[in-house]
Parts: sequence; structure tokens; C-alpha cells
Amino acid sequence: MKDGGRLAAAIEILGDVEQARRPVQDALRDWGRQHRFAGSGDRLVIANLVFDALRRRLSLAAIMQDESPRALVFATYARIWGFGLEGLSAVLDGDRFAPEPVSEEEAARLVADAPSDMAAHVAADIPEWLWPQFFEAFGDAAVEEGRALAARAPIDLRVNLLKGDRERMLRKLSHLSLHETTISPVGLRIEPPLGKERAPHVQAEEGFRKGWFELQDEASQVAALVAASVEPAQVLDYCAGGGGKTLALAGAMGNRGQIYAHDASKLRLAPIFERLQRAGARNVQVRDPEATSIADLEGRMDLVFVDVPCSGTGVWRRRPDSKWRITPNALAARVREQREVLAAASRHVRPGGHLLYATCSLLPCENGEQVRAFLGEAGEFEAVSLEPRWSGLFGDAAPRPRFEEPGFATLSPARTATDGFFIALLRRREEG
Ligand SMILES: C[S@@+](CC[C@H](N)C(=O)[O-])C[C@H]1O[C@@H](n2cnc3c(N)ncnc32)[C@H](O)[C@@H]1O
Repeated sequence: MKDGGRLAAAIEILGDVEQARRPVQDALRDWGRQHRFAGSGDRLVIANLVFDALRRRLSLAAIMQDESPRALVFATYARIWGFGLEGLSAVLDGDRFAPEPVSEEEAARLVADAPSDMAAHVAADIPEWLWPQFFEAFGDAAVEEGRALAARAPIDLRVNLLKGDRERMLRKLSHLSLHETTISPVGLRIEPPLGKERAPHVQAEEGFRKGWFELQDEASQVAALVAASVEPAQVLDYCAGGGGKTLALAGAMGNRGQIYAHDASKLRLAPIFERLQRAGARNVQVRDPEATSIADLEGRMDLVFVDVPCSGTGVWRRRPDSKWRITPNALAARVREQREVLAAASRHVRPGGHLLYATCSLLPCENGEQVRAFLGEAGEFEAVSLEPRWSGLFGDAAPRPRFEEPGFATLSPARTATDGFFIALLRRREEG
């Protein structure tokens, strides 16, 4: 396929996504099934166009004064990918599979400056109903953060210390053009590809199969390192899911102590077994929710890690379609769920032990407000200051998150060059 046909396909898929309000991956898969002639290079360019158009949906629509899939895809190709009006017109010209040529009106908008009177949420590409929360989280930096959340995300790897160190891995994987992350001492980063470029398929690397590294955003690596800094021997990962944080904790603990991996969903836990094996993690016991209970762990854990289900607003760079699909009802349901999960998880902390609450959200209602409400109800817990711990763990030169209160840290794309992520470290007071 030539770019003209790819642009037409991206417009069709974007229309499908918007009309049916369904995930892009599903629409892309269905389109691929119906167009078997399209090669992997075609599919990549089409997917990149759709995702990039969704990332900046509001600001591109404002520039084009048109929110149709055609306007968004044209603006992405000409303005974001840098082909300009000339490049776009050239690929539409004489290609019978391409969309209709650019109209005069469209041409003028494709080259015009962005309107100076865009509303803040439009400039930031944040859904209007979420803007008050987003602004509350970031204040004057909210537009900058929104723009950073609308960019592509890098690929971050976490070096598995059970199998090697970062220096060695940097040498072994040098063909991937990666560099060290600036906060996590075990992170390596591949910058996001531009325009039509393809990101490297790191899971196809021999090193991945051998368990030398895992794919994990730097913010999640940091959360696990902060949790492990309390030097726990007995750990409960209460919402372990596929085991991302469990594996990071096992690495940080050097396979010592005992980690219990729990999740309400047996299905979500399923990938963990193979991942533990690949990583060489031997201090993890998976507690299948359908076969065993965790009642025996109540009041016994040095650390409970609670990576609650959340809105995922912090990972919009990776899932831009979810930005436009989230609803007030779904958010309210998440907030209720988090309250229950946090209360239930906290019962497993021993007196003097710690709890780390984490979300990949940037919304105060899922983060600071949630923890403050918990601390108000559960008088036996207190927040632990993260600021001095941050410097101790990552040094003074590392980017610093926003410390809304000494015990709460928010990482974000503009500030820490990571996914959006919130952590709060709490401690249960000693009895008596
Ligand atoms: C953010 S995901 C966890 C991701 C995981 N920690 C990782 O790093 O890969 C949240 C998880 O919470 C689980 N969950 C939801 N409600 C729960 C509950 N009441 N108790 C325990 N886990 C729950 C979900 O099944 C989901 O796997």
C-alpha cells in the first residue's frame, strides 16, 4: 500500500472507533482481517496514524475547525509527522485508494498557526469533564502535563538484578539504542519512534527470553524500589495482576524473604507463573484466589503493596483511546473499589509494618484524596515522608516527583519523564 491508501484506512478505522466507542486494537484487528493484502508495514503506519490522531484529538480538531476522522488524520500526517501540506497533497494525488484531495479550506487550516484562544483543556487534550481534576493536580503546569501525556511513550526496560546488572545489559543490548533512565538505577530506555518508524520488538530479543529484563515503565520500577527500601522480609502484593510489581520486588529483594502474590482474579494472575520462571524469581508464592485464602497473612506482613485498579489516566500516552472512553460512572466505580481494596489490604500489615498504595492515575480523587480518607478512618496508620527517601534512593540529581504532602509522590510525563503514577507510603503504628 502507498500512504494514500493508508490514510484512507486510518480515517475508516478512526470513524469506526469513534462511532462504536470501542478499543482501537479491536478496530485495527477487524480491519486487518478484512484487508488481508495489507502487510505489517502498512498496518504499523495505519495504527500509528490512528493512535497519534487520538492522542491530540481536541487540539487537532480545534486547529482544523473540524473533528471528523479525515481532518484529524490529515492534521496528524501533515502537522505532527511533519510532511506538511505539500507532502500530504502529493500522496493523495493520483492514488485511487487515497481519500479525496485536500480542499482549499483544509489546506489553509493545515498550514495555519494554532488558534491562540484554545480553551486550556483543548490545548492540553484532556476531556473537558476531567479538566477540573487535572487542573487541581497540576495547577499552572496542567497544560504542559496534558501535552506531555499526549506524546508517544518510550519503551522502558527493567534490568533483572537476579540475572545481571545494568552496565552489562547496556552492552549486551547496545543494538537497541538505549540509554540509562535518570531515576531508576535499574532502568534502560528506548526513545519512542517518530512518525512511521517501528519500535523495536524487545520481546523477540534473546535477553528477554532469558529473563535479563522485563518491560516496565520507570515509574513502576521506582514504586517497587521505594517499597523495597523498607527492607521487608514478608511481603504481600495484594493486587499482583500479571506480576509486574511482584517481579520488580523480587529483583529488589535479591530473591530473599517471601513475597505472596495475590489478586482477586485468577485470570489476571495467569501470566505470572511463566514470568517468575523466566526471571528466576524464587521467593514468590502465588495465592490462587479460587484455591486458597490469604487469611493466614493478616496482621503479619512487613509490607503490603497495593497497586489498585484505577482509571489509567497516567498511561494515556500508551492507550490514547482510553482517554476518550472513560466515563464519570466508571471513574466513580473505580474510586469505590479502591476504597474497599485499600481497607481490605491494610488488614495484612503487621504493627510497625508498611503499606505502599499505588495507582497509574493522575486524578486527586484516586490518589491523595483516597489516602487522606483512609488515614482519617484507619487511625493506626500514618504517612511516611518520601522526600528524604527519594534523595537517598535516587540521588539529588534525579528528577523529583511532586510531593503534594511529604508522604505522597506523583510522577508524571512532563516532570519526571515517566508515565503518570502516584505512590503513598504508610506505616502502621506499633501497638500499645
Ligand atoms: C493495576 S492492576 C495490577 C497490576 C499489577 N500489580 C502489575 O504490576 O502488573 C490492578 C489489579 O487489581 C486486581 N483487583 C481488583 N479488585 C481487587 C480486589 N478486591 N482484591 C484484589 N485484587 C483486586 C485486578 O484484578 C487487577 O489485576
